[in-house]
Amino acid sequence: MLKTLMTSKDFLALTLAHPDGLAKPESMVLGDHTRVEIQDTGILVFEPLNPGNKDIVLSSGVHGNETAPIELCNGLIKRLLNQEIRTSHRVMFLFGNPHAMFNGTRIVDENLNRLFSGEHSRGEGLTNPERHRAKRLEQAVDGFFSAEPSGEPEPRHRIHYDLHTAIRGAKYEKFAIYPYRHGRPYSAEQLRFLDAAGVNCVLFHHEPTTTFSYFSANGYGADAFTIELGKVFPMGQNDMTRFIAMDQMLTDLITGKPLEMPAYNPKRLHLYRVSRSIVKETEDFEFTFANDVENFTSFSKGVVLARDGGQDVVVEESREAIVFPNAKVPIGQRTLLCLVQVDEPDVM
Ligand SMILES: O=C(O)CCC(=O)N[C@@H](CCC(=O)O)C(=O)O
Ligand SMILES: [Zn+2]
Repeated sequence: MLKTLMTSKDFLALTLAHPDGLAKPESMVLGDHTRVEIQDTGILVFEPLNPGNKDIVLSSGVHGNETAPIELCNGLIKRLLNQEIRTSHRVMFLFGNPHAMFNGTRIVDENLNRLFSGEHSRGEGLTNPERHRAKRLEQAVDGFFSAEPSGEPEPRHRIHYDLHTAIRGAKYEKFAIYPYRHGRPYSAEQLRFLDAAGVNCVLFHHEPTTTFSYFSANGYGADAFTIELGKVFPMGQNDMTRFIAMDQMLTDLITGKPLEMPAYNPKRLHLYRVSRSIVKETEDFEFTFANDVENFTSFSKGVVLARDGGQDVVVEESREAIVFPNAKVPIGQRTLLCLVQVDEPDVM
């Protein structure tokens, strides 16, 4: 497997050729400086023989049709394998849902990004590719973050950027979701990193979720985010020039180059707190606004956003913005997030 990878330098092609999983992990040392290990299908770790203090997870393809982040990560992997760049820190690349990536679909049976923090094993007897994969990804992240590498002493800095693209267009092309912090302040340094990477809009989650980024943030104290890099396009149809800043920041982060970031200035950013998560209650759920209404469009108090059976979903604050409306989710799942703009978040 590794031999094929070292010839092609194409981890995406290798993953799509073996979406079912690998019999056993394989590893080798690259150029006398970096251990490379394929742990399973879509799970690849680069570990310098003398690693720096950061443990970095870069995941993409948790939704199989969100192709731009997959292409971005595959490009970084190619440059590492070619030794065009050399990582200073431990980095784990994850292609989240190889079966859905192969099919070019968001999911196979179930939304993988609702199955973390053990959700994959709730519900008796339920099994499908996503439940299996969520468990495998949790094991991989647990092993990666729990390792005690030689080299830099503690404390280690754990980072997880879970890269996505959104179904519809948005007022702000790139935005991040900051998982619920249980009252802890937000990291100004991370907001600066995101800003420098072209992500100038951040949503602060109001409650625990079963997403991948919350799993790493809550379980491992990682600086973890779901990052939306634009709108979904089929593989090969992404304008990769739109990701130059993100590519540069990720390259600088893993190679240990000093990060060029603007000073912390919340006025430069579009910041929102999640005011409500609307859960679909009936099969008759429908939005009142059109499919081309962009994420972050805001509505005034009293406007009916959706109808769910006999119940109206009405704007409760003086203004609420909407993000991720999706009427096609199963009953019991989030169908919309409502947002309220904030000026000065509590940062450290
Ligand atoms: O555009 C959409 O409707 C969905 C885009 C997407 O996959 N978003 C993530 C956000 C996860 C989070 O809340 O942290 C998702 O829905 O899983
Ligand atoms: Zn997604």
